[in-house]
Amino acid sequence: MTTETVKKSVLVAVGVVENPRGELFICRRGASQHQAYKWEFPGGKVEAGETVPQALARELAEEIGIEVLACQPFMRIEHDYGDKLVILDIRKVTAFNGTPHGLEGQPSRWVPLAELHDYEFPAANGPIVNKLRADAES
Ligand SMILES: Nc1nc2c([nH]c(=O)n2[C@@H]2O[C@H](COP(=O)(O)OP(=O)(O)OP(=O)(O)O)[C@@H](O)[C@H]2O)c(=O)[nH]1
Ligand SMILES: [Mg+2]
Repeated sequence: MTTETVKKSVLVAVGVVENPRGELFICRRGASQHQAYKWEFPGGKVEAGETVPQALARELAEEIGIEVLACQPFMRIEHDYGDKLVILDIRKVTAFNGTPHGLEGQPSRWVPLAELHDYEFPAANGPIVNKLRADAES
């Protein structure tokens, strides 16, 4: 018999939304949420029967009021928070309708790429910020 337990993993659809000035839209997580008060890219858990793009479109409509018209895979990150194993499937939103704003009362803002490091993100997000910067330099 094994005493090992299999930790439940959560698949999360995350959207990188950029404006024509090259700024990125970020939100601050609420007091009652996992990783409370950290800044994040909007998104949420993929529900049963949903594809990642479907979940992304639903979450971005619910959280920031935009209609995602097109997205492309950006990167996938697995991160173990100890209490929770998350798999972030990050997509770049390449076309959308509407003006992003925090629909759930969460603080939100457009931030230039060079200023992203001034914001505290969940530990899983390090590689996202690094890749965005690397892509911008290449
Ligand atoms: N949306 C989002 N979630 C992230 C990011 N980075 C990161 O580690 N996560 C983690 O992904 C998990 C799920 O995201 P979520 O809490 O937004 O899920 P949700 O919108 O369905 O929320 P809910 O549980 O409040 O209904 C959380 O444990 C969160 O800490 C990020 O940049 N954006
Ligand atoms: Mg969410």
